[in-house]
Amino acid sequence: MHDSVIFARNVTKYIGNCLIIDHITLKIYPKDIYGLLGINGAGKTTFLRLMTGLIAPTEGEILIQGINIEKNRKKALLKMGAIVESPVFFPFMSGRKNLQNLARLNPSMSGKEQLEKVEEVLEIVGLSNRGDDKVKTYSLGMKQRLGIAQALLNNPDLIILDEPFNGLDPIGKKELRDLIVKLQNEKNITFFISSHLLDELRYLCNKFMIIHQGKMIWQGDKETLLSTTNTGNDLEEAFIQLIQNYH
Ligand SMILES: Nc1ncnc2c1ncn2[C@@H]1O[C@H](COP(=O)(O)OP(=O)(O)OP(=O)(O)O)[C@@H](O)[C@H]1O
Repeated sequence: MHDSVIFARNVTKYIGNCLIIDHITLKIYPKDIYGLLGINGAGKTTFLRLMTGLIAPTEGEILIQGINIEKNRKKALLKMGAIVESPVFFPFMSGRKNLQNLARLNPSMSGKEQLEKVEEVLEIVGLSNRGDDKVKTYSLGMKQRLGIAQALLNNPDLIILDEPFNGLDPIGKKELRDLIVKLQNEKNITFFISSHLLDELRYLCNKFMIIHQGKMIWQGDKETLLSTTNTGNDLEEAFIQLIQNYH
């Protein structure tokens, strides 16, 4: 029996001679909205690429719902949706048509089921009424939500998002936050989300890991993060303190 959605054990990644991820161990449990925090260049994207099987660890192992991602990649990724590299949609095609093409790649659904699934995910992400518009007319926030719609096509248990709030205006950020909370509540989806901006994650995540120079320097729940650093309710200050004290 596995109880964690992600179990990364002692994960290390060298690129050439550079140590980019240094022996990180992490467990993420069902329905966590887990925040991965770190300043620019800390190693967030590399860590998420490891978790999604885009690159292989030099050392250590990664289990997704108990399945080793290196040994059984296809099965491990079956119930994972991820936006680590920007989702690629055909800009001159409508959002609906883009999703229909992607849904066709799922052979376990009939043609009718695929079309129904597309309508369901468009509705969930609030794009039903713009579904027939070309993707090139979408705002960045709409493109992000279309990316999440794509991730939802396979009924994932886990969604991994790399800096999903980058470039969004305050309304787009709020819509994305609300969507993530809705998916966690209503579909029991676990999230692993990176950001270098604490403000974006503070009301969203129940747990955090902070990485710095490829090392895990803190992990735990939000309340403990605030109490250990004695910063009142100031998560930003807690984050800065932990990084400064590390040196
Ligand atoms: N393919 C690569 N070859 C060499 N160095 C790399 C490669 N990919 C990443 N790095 C280095 O690894 C470190 C971590 O990069 P990464 O992109 O994972 O950080 P990040 O926390 O996502 O940063 P940002 O917030 O700026 O996106 C950086 O110093 C980067 O230059």
